[in-house]
Amino acid sequence: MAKIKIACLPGDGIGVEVMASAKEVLQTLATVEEDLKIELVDFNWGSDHYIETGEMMPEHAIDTLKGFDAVFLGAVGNPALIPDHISLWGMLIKIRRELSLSLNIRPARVINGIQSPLHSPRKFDFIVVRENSEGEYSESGGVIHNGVNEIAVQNAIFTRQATERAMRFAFDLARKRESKVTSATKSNGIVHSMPFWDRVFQEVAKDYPDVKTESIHIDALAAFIVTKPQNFDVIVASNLFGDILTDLAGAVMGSIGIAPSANLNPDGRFPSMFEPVHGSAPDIAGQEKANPIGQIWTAALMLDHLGHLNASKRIIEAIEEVTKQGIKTADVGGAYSTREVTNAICDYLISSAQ
Ligand SMILES: NC(=O)c1ccc[n+]([C@@H]2O[C@H](COP(=O)([O-])OP(=O)(O)OC[C@H]3O[C@@H](n4cnc5c(N)ncnc54)[C@H](O)[C@@H]3O)[C@@H](O)[C@H]2O)c1
Ligand SMILES: O=C(O)C[C@@H](O)C(=O)O
Ligand SMILES: [K+]
Ligand SMILES: [Mn+2]
Repeated sequence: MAKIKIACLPGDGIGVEVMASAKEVLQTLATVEEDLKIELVDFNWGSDHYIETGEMMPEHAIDTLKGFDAVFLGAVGNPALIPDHISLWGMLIKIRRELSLSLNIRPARVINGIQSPLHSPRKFDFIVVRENSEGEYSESGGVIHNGVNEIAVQNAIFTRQATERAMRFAFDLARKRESKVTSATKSNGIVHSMPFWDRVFQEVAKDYPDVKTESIHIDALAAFIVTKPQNFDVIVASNLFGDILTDLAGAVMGSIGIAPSANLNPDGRFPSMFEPVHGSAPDIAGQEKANPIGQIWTAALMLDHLGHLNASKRIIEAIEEVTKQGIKTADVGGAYSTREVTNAICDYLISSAQ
């Protein structure tokens, strides 16, 4: 197979640390997987770049990224110095929008060796399909007047195109899995967009009579993720609902530090972007405490997307082997550093190949 070219954007905080880990894993894997050839190119964009230049990324950043097979991102945000909406909209969300990454795919399942905080979890394995281009995340609105008269307006945008696209993706995915799609709604409280969401869901479902469906209000769904995560297969959600559900799903797995995600460009016109669910975690940055598994599992999603299924499986196997051995960071009950977990995963990739 041809060499794959990956743009690496470590970003801020622990993004830099877990990116270093995942790059090592990818480079190690390339030494043991014969047909895996990877070129990793770093771009040090993010909050430091903003402080120097007033921009999160240089002017031609998006054009530069278009020349790669995939974008691999750590995390963005330095809230002590830059308001979060500036850093996120200047980089993460800008990339999502300008590369038309309209689907965000976020799996959650039991990982061998990682204890869920649930008391006696049944084996669960579900995927959240998060609409990634519109919904509650919208630039439509504004703030007017001052003082007691101040008004903030934030419009949610739901287009038929993007809503249907997320739902069809969810149904197609469910057909390859357990054939069930759950729609995250809130049509009891949100009177325009969510009844529309429900209507589109019912229409799309007609094209998939073999797939079981259910609609659950987001508040109840959040509770069910805790009480019976094993009931779910594919969950389709709007941008904000999907965002919240996937931190919850990460927590139910054991830590948001292990949750991966794939931001997909559905028509393949632009590269897709891969980043863990978690953020830059300023509370633990620079302390060797970050769990690198979210970023490393994300690398596996990226390889899978690029057609390297075997290499992808090897990463997952290495993660589960190392966690089973108890080599884990503190967030999942271990006493090991970012570096030690990374080394153990790389060592396993080498020794299992011999
Ligand atoms: N995709 C992204 O780039 C992204 C995602 C979420 C938040 N953010 C940004 O990150 C910054 C911090 O946000 P936040 O605190 O709300 O969320 P966060 O995900 O960074 O951290 C939440 C909590 O989880 C812990 N945590 C996160 N990742 C971990 C890991 N790999 N290992 C161990 N513990 C981990 C943190 O220490 C923290 O206690 C903000 O600037 C925010 O906007 C960026
Ligand atoms: O989409 C966001 O709000 C940023 C971050 O929280 C994420 O989940 O990627
Ligand atoms: K992230
Ligand atoms: Mn989030």
